[in-house]
Amino acid sequence: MSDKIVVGGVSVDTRHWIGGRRVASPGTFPDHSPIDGAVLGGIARGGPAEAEAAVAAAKAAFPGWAATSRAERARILHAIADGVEKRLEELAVVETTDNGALLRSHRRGVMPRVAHNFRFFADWLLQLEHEDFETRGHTNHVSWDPAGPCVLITPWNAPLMLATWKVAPALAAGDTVVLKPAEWSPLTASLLADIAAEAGLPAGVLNVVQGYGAEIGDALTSHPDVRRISFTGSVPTAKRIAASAAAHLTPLSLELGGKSPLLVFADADLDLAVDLAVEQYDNAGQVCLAATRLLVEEPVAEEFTRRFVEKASALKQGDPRDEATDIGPNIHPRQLEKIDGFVQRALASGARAVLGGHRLDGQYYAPTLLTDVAQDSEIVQEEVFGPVLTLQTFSDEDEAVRLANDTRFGLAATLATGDPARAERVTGQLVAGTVWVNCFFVRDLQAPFGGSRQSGVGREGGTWSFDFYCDLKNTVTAPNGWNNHG
Ligand SMILES: NC(=O)C1=CN([C@@H]2O[C@H](COP(=O)(O)OP(=O)(O)OC[C@H]3O[C@@H](n4cnc5c(N)ncnc54)[C@H](O)[C@@H]3O)[C@@H](O)[C@H]2O)C=CC1
Ligand SMILES: O=C(O)/C=C/C=C(\O)C(=O)O
Repeated sequence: MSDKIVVGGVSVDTRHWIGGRRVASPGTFPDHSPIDGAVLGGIARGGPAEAEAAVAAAKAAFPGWAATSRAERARILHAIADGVEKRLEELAVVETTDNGALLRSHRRGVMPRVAHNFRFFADWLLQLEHEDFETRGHTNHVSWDPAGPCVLITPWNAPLMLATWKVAPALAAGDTVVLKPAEWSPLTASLLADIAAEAGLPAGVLNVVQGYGAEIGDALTSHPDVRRISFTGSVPTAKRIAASAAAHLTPLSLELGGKSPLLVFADADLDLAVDLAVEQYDNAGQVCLAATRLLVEEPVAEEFTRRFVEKASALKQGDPRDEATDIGPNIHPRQLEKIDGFVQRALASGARAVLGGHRLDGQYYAPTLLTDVAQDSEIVQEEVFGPVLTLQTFSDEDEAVRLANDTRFGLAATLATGDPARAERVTGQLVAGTVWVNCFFVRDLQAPFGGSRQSGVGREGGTWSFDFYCDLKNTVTAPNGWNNHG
């Protein structure tokens, strides 16, 4: 079988990238396109041996990369960004074919963001410093020392964007990386390995291993030479990873699921509120930050619902390569079954579908809005990760906050209100890593990103990323360089 497949005219290597060379495995796993279910090819099926080889390569490359000057690391990261921009169209086409998200989004938003991830963390590295301060005449100097090999495990909903949002700060920090992309969307990580090598990243600094999480994951996350693990994905997998990392107390950054609320107050601009709500179907609902619980103040609930259904019904669902498409397929038949399971169980227990509520031909799910849902029901409490929203009403601010906070998650929350004082009051009471007021998904890499409760552990972004990927050190120097016990 060939080691390369051609996807949308782009040649992609299906093997691992370890220590600066391509490495095959005895077995492969099939990679399907969600667009039509076609098998794109067989991908190297890594296990403990490949995990061991990749961590060994990352460990061997670490001293050299850690000793590389900040300026040179930043230069190479910018060269990787150049490579991403040069191959932007190829990356967009391959990603859409592999995970089914919209080609127009990949072209205009996602892949430019991939390049930006590298540029941002390269530039942030160059200005990263803490002002020295004095203690009884002694100088305190804080430094961010490279930590070592990092294992980065990433999901399929925004594969290259979420991978590079970890890879870029880890490399900038002077760490070496073993990246394990999701088995449902393995291809762009392989292209990234090519781009990084072409940009001059030394062998072993970035390694990419492919495979099923259950087969290769534990060998990566329990490895004694791994100094950091960053994971984006589901809560059950995060718990397995945390248990495995406990063997060596390896520090973890976890970005997990959500069941975020959109609170619509009666004083809101209702058209804006409807736009924000309909936006939650983006990426066929496969977005961790999605505000999947619409909480609407009673006096405007009926009108909101009418306008929402009208607008959402006009969304065009279909081939994600078509410029006019708004909603593409869901990632995998198993994900589709999971989505439909949630919806059918909700309907069976009394929910009402005012929109959708069923599968469509192929790997598509009708945008769905469920009402008459109980706060403690599965559909309100569990992450569906599909184009499924629920709508509940509230009678006052206290009830809105109570409903908003009443899940085990705390990733994000969105408010629609025309009253700035209310926005401030309510925001102060919400449990969420990010709160958007009269907007959604406005993201700046300078900001801390992550979730509270079971939506995650830790924050990444700006200096928070360097805090995670580095060993922070404070050096205290005596006055005139001599010891002073003072
Ligand atoms: N927060 C987010 O952005 C995401 C949330 N999810 C949630 O998770 C649900 C299930 O999706 P899955 O693909 O099953 O997510 P998952 O959490 O199992 O997969 C994410 C990544 O973890 C890896 N993985 C799986 N088991 C592992 C293990 N034992 N050790 C190390 N790595 C392992 C996978 O190979 C993949 O790369 C979705 O329906 C959604 O609710 C899924 C993807 C992203
Ligand atoms: O913008 C970011 O940095 C993070 C975005 C997260 C997602 O798209 C997701 O996990 O769904």
